[in-house]
Amino acid sequence: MLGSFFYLCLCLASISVSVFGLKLDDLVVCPPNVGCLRGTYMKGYQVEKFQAFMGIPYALPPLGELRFSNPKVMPKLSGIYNASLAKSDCIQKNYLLPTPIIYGEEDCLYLNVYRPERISKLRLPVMVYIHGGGFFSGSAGPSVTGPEYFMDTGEVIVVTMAYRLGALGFLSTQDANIPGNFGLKDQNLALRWVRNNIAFFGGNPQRVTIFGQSVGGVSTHLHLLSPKSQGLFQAVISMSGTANVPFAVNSKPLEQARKTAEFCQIEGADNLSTAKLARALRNIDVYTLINAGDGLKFWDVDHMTNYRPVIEPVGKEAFLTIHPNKLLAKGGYRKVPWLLGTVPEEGAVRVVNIKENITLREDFNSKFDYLLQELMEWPSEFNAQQLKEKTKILIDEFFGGIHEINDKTVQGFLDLITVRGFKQPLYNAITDYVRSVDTNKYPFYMYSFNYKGPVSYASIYTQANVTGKYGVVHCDDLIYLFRSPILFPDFAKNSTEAKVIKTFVRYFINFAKFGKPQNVPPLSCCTEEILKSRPEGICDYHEFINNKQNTEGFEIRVNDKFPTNRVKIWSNLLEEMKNF
Ligand SMILES: COC(=O)/C=C(\C)CC/C=C(\C)CC[C@H]1OC1(C)C
Repeated sequence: MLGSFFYLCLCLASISVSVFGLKLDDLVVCPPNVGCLRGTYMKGYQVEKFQAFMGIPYALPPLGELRFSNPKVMPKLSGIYNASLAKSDCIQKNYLLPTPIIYGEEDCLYLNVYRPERISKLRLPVMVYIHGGGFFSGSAGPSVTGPEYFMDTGEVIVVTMAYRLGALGFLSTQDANIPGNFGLKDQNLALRWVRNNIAFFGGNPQRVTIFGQSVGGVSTHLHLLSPKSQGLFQAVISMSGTANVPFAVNSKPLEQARKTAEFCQIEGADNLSTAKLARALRNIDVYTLINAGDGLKFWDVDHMTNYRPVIEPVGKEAFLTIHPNKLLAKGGYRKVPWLLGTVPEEGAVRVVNIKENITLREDFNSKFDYLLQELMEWPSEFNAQQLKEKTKILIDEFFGGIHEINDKTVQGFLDLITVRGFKQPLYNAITDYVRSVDTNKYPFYMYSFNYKGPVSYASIYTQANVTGKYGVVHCDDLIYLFRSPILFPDFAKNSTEAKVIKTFVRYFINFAKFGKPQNVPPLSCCTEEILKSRPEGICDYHEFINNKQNTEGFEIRVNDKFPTNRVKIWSNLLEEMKNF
C-alpha cells in the first residue's frame, strides 16, 4: 500500500504535476491553449545548460487538402507532448549548395522555444528568428540555427520557426484556389502563437523582436508592411534583406503555377481552370512537385528564387495586397524600432560557385551577355534594345568592358550582384524611410558586419577551397549569432571569435531590450538632409571590423562609407528615384 503510494508520487512527480508540495518540474510547460509540453536541457556554449522546447506544432500539418492552403491553427494537444527533439526542416531543394538534393518533410510546421535555465520574475524579452534560404531552403533547427550564444546571456527567450518553402510555400494561382504566401502566413501564425503563449515560458509578449537574415530579413520587412502582422512584435532587425529586393515578389504567379503543373506532367496544365489546377497539384507526389521547380530555371540554378511572395487580391486572409515598393515609397506602414544589417560581399551567395566551378564558368562565359542580362531580373517594361544598352553600361562599369568572368573581373561581378541584389534595395529602403517618416521620432539604425574570421559561408557555396578568398560574404554575420555545429566547428572559448560572438549577440539583445543600440559609439540620426549631404556614403552605421592593434582583435566603429555611386547607377538604369 505504502509502496504503491510512493510509486504514485514518483509517477506524478515525473509527469511534473505539482502535488503534495513537490517542486513543479520546470521542463514541462502547459500553455492552456497548447497543452503540456515536455522540453529538454541543452548545453550552452559558455553556460552549462538551458532549456529547449522543440518541435512544437503551431499549425495543422499542411498535407493533402491542406497543401497550398492557408495554415490552420493547431488544436490543443492532449497528454504531455514530447518537445525534446527538433523536427525535420521543411522539404526543400537547396540550390545554394553546389549539389542540390531534396530533403526534409512536408509535415514541418513546428517551432522551437529556448529559454535560460533560471527564469527571473521579470518577463524576458523575446527574439523570434526567421531563417533565410531564398524562400526555397533553410533551417530553424539547432544544428544550423543553434540558440546557444543567445542562451549564454540568460537574458532572452529565443524562438525559431519552420515555414513552408519553394512551391509548397509560395506557389499561387492568384485567386482563392491557391492564394499563395503560405510561407509568410506560416510565419505570421507562429508569431501569433508566440504572442498568445510565450508568457507561459516566462517571456514578455509585449517585448517581441523579430529578426531574420536574407529572405528572413525580407520577411521581417514584409511583416512590418502587412496589416496582418500588426501587434505581433515591437522591434525588427532585417539582416541582408529588405522587402524591395528584386527576388521578393513574383509578378507572374499563375504562369509559373501552370509551368510547374506542366513539369509535373499534369494534362492540360495550360488551360485547366485554377480550381482543377489546384486539385491536380495537391495530388502530385511531393518529390515530383519540388523537382518540377528545376524546369523554371533558365541556366544552372538561376533564378535561384522562383517561388516568391505574391500580391494577393484583397480578402480576409490576404497577407500582402499592395506591392511592397509602393508601401515603402508612401511610408504607410507601422513604425517600430528598426535595425538594418548588411555585409560587404553579399553577392558571393551566387558568384562564388560560378567562379569556382570551371565548367559552370566556361559555360557562363560562352553566353556571357545573355546570361548576365537574365541574371539581373530587369523589370518587364524594358524592351530588348533598352536591355542591351543597359547591360552594356553594366559591363563597362563592373567588368571594365570585358565580357568574361575571370580572375580580373570576378570582384566586379561580385560587386554587381551585391549592389543589384542587396545594397541598392537597402539604400532605397532607407531613402524611402527618411523621406516619409520623421526619423527624430522614429529613428532606425544600421550595422555592417565586416569582421573576417577563420571560417566563411563562401566555403558552403562551393566545393572548391576558398578559405579567406572572398571576404565577408552573405550569411557570415550569422556565424557570430547562431551556433551551426553541422556547418562549422566551435570557436575556442578564448578566441577573438568568442569575443565577437559575445559583443554581436549583446548588440542584438540590447536592441531587443531597449529599441536602440547601447554601449556602442553613438550614431547621428539619419535624415533626408544628412543622406543627401553624403553623395558617396550613407548615414552613420556601426561597423564590426578586425583590429589587430587592440587586445580584443576587433572593434565597433562608426562609418558612413557605401557604394552610393553604384547604387545610383542602378537606380538610374531602373529609372527609379529620379529626384533624390
Ligand atoms: C541565404 O540566402 C537567401 O536567403 C537568399 C537568396 C539565396 C536569394 C538569392 C539571391 C541572389 C542569388 C542574388 C542575386 C539576385 O539579386 C539578383 C537579381 C542579382
